[in-house]
Amino acid sequence: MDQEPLIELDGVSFKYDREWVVEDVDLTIHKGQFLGLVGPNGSGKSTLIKLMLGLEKPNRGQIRLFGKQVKKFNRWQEVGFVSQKANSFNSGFPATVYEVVRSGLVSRMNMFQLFKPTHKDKVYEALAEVEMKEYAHYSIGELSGGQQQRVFIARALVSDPSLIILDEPTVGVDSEHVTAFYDLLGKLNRERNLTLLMVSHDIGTITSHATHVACMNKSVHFHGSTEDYHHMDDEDLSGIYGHSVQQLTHNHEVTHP
Ligand SMILES: Nc1ncnc2c1ncn2[C@@H]1O[C@H](COP(=O)(O)OP(=O)(O)OP(=O)(O)O)[C@@H](O)[C@H]1O
Repeated sequence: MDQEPLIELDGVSFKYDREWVVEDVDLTIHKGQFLGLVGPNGSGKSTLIKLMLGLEKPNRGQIRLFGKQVKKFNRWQEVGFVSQKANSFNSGFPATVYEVVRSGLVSRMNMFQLFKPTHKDKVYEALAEVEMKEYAHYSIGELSGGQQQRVFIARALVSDPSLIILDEPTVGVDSEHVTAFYDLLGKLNRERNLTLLMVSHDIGTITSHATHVACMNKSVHFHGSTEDYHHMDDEDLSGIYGHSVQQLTHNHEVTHP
């Protein structure tokens, strides 16, 4: 039986100006899934994430988070977000890794509450989960792109979310650390039953780690298990994307497995 739906989009369409950038999207993500959202440049993936997070409002359709209309949703501590721009601190940035992770607790505390000793344990637990505990007192800017993204995962984990949304988090991460990063996400999904939604250009890697895939080009052209995705041939895939898979991976140096 399907687990509880955490994100539900029904007939969602959106335009910034005159042109639709998201068209009639139906998509449900159930608890425990690791969904890879793939599609060509400009196909509306980041916009779809903004709609899910309530940062843009759909022109048509409904979005529910944890069963609630997104505009009425208030359990934001349940939802972590890691963006592609997170890993852009230079070496002079003054915050330590510990402080960055601790800042993930602020949204669940009231303004006048002080950090408690239990919060310290939570920060170290989150850092241990991403194997970065020994870096707690480093400046965030001293770390590599891949290490910084692990810290941002820890920042998202510290408020015990049920869902983490990641928008191309491996941009700027060395290729040799990308696999380890995906392995970490796979482990969090399996061992913590953490639901993950990740936008990725790296079709080969995402489809070998995620449980489900959604292929988007304004609309969602395929949504199913990664197993079903792997059973498709090149012709099916061209049909899904509306053009060749080579075009999809253009500029991103990835290939279909
Ligand atoms: N703030 C904005 N105002 C106007 N148009 C926008 C805005 N943000 C994005 N767009 C346009 O909306 C379309 C979808 O963009 P979006 O960033 O959602 O796609 P994407 O699939 O995430 O792309 P990429 O893979 O290149 O990051 C594009 O044509 C883009 O130029």
